[in-house]
Amino acid sequence: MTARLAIATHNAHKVGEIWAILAPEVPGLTREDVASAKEPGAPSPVEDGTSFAGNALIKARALAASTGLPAIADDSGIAVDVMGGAPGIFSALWSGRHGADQENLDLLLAQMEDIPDGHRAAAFVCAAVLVTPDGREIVCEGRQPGRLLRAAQGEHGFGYDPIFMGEGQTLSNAEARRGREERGVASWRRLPGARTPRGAVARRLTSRCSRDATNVVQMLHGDVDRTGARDPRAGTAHEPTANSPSSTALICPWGVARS
Ligand SMILES: O=c1nc[nH]c2c1ncn2[C@H]1C[C@H](O)[C@@H](COP(=O)(O)OP(=O)(O)OP(=O)(O)O)O1
Repeated sequence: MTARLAIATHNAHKVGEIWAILAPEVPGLTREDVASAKEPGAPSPVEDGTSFAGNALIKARALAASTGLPAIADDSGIAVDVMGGAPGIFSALWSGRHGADQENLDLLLAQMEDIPDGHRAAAFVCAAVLVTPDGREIVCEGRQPGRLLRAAQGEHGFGYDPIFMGEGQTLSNAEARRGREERGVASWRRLPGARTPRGAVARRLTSRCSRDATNVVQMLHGDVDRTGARDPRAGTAHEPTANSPSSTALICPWGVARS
């Protein structure tokens, strides 16, 4: 295997999004450098954690162990206040069939049918982790607050995007994705106050997470350096700032709020 980084997901949408955000962050990293859990022989561990972070760690640990590569994983879903945070970690199989986006969304809308608009608060929640083969583990979590719509709006995106509207937004996440896809992820990320395609989920990272993340970025840049495409940030203490590409953006690429 020639890959240098593994993305521990079977979800093609996630692979595409994570790749699109990683690429500009790690100059010289090509698609061939990145393995995913879809490759033959990759483990499919039972996701029996009780939290988003727990499940993300299960996925990343398994792939880091089997490939010997740093592995990034995400676990995500929608949490509805009036339902006590459900579907939560069960978002992908809410209707009983894993990954059946339309059935999952239809069931949730039906369950919430009688709930008035003022009580439809929900959040899109995401945990992202990076696990290195030598045992370093970085976890970050975040949420995009918003509300559940009454019917699907928009064709873009996947999962629960058509029935979720972020706070302060006038478009569902599926509608909002349209413009992002047309403009391209990289340019979209540079807009002032822009939110990333995963819906701006991660807001807080601990100081330890930021510190460790820097090391991991340097490690990846160090690998890239061997190909002659060294990034000028490599090898220096690189503190993330609100306006610069940050190490935390690499580790939690779809969710660092840049306000
Ligand atoms: O940006 C998103 N916008 C809307 N919905 C989303 C998004 N990202 C994930 N989702 C939904 C799809 C699925 O119902 C659940 C994730 O479930 P989750 O278990 O984390 O992932 P998964 O089973 O699809 O793939 P895998 O475990 O291989 O990473 O949340």
